[in-house]
Amino acid sequence: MNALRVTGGRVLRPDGSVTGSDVTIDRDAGTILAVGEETAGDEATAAEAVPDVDETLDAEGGLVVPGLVNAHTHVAMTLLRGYADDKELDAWLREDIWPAEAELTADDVEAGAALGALEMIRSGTTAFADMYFAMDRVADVVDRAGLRARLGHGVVTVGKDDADARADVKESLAVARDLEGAADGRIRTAFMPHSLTTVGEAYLREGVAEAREAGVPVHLHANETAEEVDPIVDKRGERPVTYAEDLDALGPDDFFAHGVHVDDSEIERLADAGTAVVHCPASNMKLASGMAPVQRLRDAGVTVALGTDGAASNNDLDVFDEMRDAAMLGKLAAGDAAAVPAEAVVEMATAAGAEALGLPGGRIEPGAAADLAVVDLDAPHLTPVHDPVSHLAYAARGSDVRHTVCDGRVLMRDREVLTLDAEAVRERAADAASDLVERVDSGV
Ligand SMILES: N[C@@H](CCSC[C@H]1O[C@@H](n2cnc3c(=O)[nH]cnc32)[C@H](O)[C@@H]1O)C(=O)O
Ligand SMILES: [Zn+2]
Repeated sequence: MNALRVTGGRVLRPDGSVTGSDVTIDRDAGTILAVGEETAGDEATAAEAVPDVDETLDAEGGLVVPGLVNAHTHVAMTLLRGYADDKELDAWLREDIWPAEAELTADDVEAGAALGALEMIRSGTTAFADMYFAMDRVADVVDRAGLRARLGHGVVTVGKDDADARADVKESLAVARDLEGAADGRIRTAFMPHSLTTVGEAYLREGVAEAREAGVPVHLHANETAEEVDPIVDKRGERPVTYAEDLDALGPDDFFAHGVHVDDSEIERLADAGTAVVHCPASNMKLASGMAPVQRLRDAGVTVALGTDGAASNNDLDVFDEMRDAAMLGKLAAGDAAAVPAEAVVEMATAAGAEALGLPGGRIEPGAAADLAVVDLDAPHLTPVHDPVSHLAYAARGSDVRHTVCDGRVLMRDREVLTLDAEAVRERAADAASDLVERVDSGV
């Protein structure tokens, strides 16, 4: 037995309570053995299971929380952070982002993904879903960084001829098959058509059918803007969620990003199907896409997770910001200060995120995956501590994270990331971004 113990902290339990307990981890299995005296097995097994601790993490004055889950991002877009701001989705994609992405190389994607991984580890995120291209490079980064992820190649067919469109669908399915189970099982995959309007119907139908055959879920952007919903309603006489259902893309393992413009019947369909929605409040505000009905979705029984979306529409990958934004915007959208309370956003960022992605983690309890973060609570902006859950939702930031653990491995200890060379990663990404902008500018 190779054990790690997180000592002296307070622990956020799955029921929302906070107890002063040590957390003991089986590093070989990557699971939590015990929380205080509580174990998954019987007493005897517990006593045998926990005797020698090989490594400790000091959590004194801290709160041990499940590793946060960023359930929708385009991680390599860190290279485009601050590249184009203050525009609505369609213009932003077509005028700025897609032309820049046309110049992105696989090396760039790797550099941007490493920067994103560094940022996520530093802010306590242990799992994420990524839709992008050059996904083998993103997978390499996930493997090295020690994170967990659900990865997919994003398909766009608008503006492409049939051969290119088919090749893009094929690529997404190939990535889903090839990367499934990579990084010692920490990588899972999905078929990821970009959206219901940027991928043609025939390609969607074929791709989803093959994804079903391969047993991988579907992830796409849905109901993000009114401009995206209207043409679907005009052309098909049905709303996007119904269209998705018709495409067989509304399954219990599937998860949709955004869900801003959903009506009551769509909310009901999502709930009945068990399809999760990834709420991306910062991106929705920044691109002025609208306000997702988060409280209504949750009341209907829809699993709602949180995502940052790409760093070009956020502009960071800090899930703490997303918790706060989700609570604030959820209240504003509902016209009710009691809507989307602190416990709800903490659950969305942890257990609901893991559930939406179909990945382990999201709960600190014996038997669960050892994915956790230790948040320092002794900073001035976190004093006094009347309620740690309130602080997580409203006052803490990613930079308050002191240690990050994923799959039983310490990824960050005392704010030092152990799996990546922070300075090298940062420099390489900055260089890649400036070279990229030069290529884009000289092409115009
Ligand atoms: N294979 C595709 C790549 C699609 S990846 C997923 C895409 O989603 C884009 N994206 C980023 N943020 C958003 C958003 O908020 N809504 C919709 N698309 C986004 C991102 O720029 C990227 O082009 C191609 O060849 O173009
Ligand atoms: Zn997105």
